[in-house]
Amino acid sequence: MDKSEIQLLMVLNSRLKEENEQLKIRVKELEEKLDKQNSLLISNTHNESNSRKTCNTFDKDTDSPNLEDLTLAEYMRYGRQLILPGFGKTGQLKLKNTSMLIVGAGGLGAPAAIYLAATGVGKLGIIDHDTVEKSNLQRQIIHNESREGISKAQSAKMTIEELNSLCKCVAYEVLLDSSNALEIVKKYDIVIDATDNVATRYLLNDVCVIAGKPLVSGSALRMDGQLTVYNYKRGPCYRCLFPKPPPPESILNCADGGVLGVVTGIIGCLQALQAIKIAIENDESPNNLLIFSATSYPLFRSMKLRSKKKDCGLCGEHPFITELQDYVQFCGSGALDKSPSVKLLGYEDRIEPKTYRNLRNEGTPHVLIDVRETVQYDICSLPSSINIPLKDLPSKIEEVKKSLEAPNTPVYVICRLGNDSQHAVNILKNYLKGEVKDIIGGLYKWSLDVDPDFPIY
Ligand SMILES: Nc1ncnc2c1ncn2[C@@H]1O[C@H](COP(=O)(O)OP(=O)(O)OP(=O)(O)O)[C@@H](O)[C@H]1O
Ligand SMILES: [Zn+2]
Repeated sequence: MDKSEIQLLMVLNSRLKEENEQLKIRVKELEEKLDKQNSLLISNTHNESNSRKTCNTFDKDTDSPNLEDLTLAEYMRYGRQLILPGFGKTGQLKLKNTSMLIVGAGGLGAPAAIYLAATGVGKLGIIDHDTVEKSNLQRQIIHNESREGISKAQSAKMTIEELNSLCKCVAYEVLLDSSNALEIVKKYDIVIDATDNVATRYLLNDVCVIAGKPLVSGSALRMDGQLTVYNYKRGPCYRCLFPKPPPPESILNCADGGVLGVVTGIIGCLQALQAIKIAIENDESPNNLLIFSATSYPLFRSMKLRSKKKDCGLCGEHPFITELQDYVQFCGSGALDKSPSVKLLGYEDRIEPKTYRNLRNEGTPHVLIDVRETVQYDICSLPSSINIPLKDLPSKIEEVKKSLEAPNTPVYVICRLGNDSQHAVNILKNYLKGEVKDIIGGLYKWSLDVDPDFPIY
């Protein structure tokens, strides 16, 4: 080989290298293009199906482009969990083929929905009849300030679509009740109870047993929470454990008892985790009740649940509950009875906030007792009121008597919404000589009717 031949070979070699580089770039471009087309195809199918008015079943043949394998976009997106032993590609594919129904887009449903969408559940249904309020934002992190007043189900769907367009989301802006529950629930593989009332709890339990779906149930109040799965792995249903609902007046909700956002976040995330484990069939744990308390140690405790009750009317050997019932009647209150107003007193024992304001302005001698818990009294209170929480009142009658100028000095009683104050009037009437009246609608109505600057919480 002479010198000129060697030079020619070198030139050819460097050209080949160049061409090789260009081809690599071209291949990369084509791969990226393919990737984009893939995700476009998915989000188009997704948008089309969502724009239909009626709800869709998760039609495994038509709604999703490829449920047998993962796309390049999915490998990239879910890489961090794909490499987990016990999850892997098989787990991801199972999730992609699973549909889950979240009932309630509130404190529990919000975190559950966010994580389930992010993790790649194929289809998420979200039910909520309510709209977003400012007081929800402290814990319902799927919503935001700009969504105030809009449907919670729609707001949740908007967040999910922004987070993961590969997850198909169906929003149901309805109150789930006996008339629609079975039709909706049977379209999903796993149901998540993220609601806040007993009537819906029984409804979901019954519909899940009838439709044969596992029910991942959560609850949170104040600093505590619980997690259980019903109708799963031959375990009990809710009725096996609680055949009868508690009396409505014994139930405390978040609006009255309060709740810390992180606590609902913890329980909602645990619900999401449990639903994932069911979906990927990687759940060796026995049927347990998990109890969380932010104020005790250890934070978590677990109790093994009893097994299915043979004589359970719903899931036992000879069931007699074979269809959905009227749950509002069964429980004595429904999903819409948030803080039902009690009416214990006649009008003669009550006073309107405006009339009471006039009496204050005129300087009429009287005593105002605020029967809220002290933690609430410390948030805001009316000047010159005295705080005696309702539960302490029977033991503090002497204190009340001492605060009166004369034995027949009138006493007015106030609380947050005008319920506890009526109970208090009934107690005080037995001991006092003068008139004892309840301020109708409590501090809430005071703020609406008398002083718009008085805080509502
Ligand atoms: N039967 C039902 N159908 C549809 N949505 C329901 C049903 N029951 C409860 N929900 C929804 O479940 C969610 C529960 O959320 P959460 O417990 O955080 O209470 P909230 O009603 O949003 O707030 P708050 O009690 O502070 O007013 C609510 O958004 C409520 O509208
Ligand atoms: Zn049962």
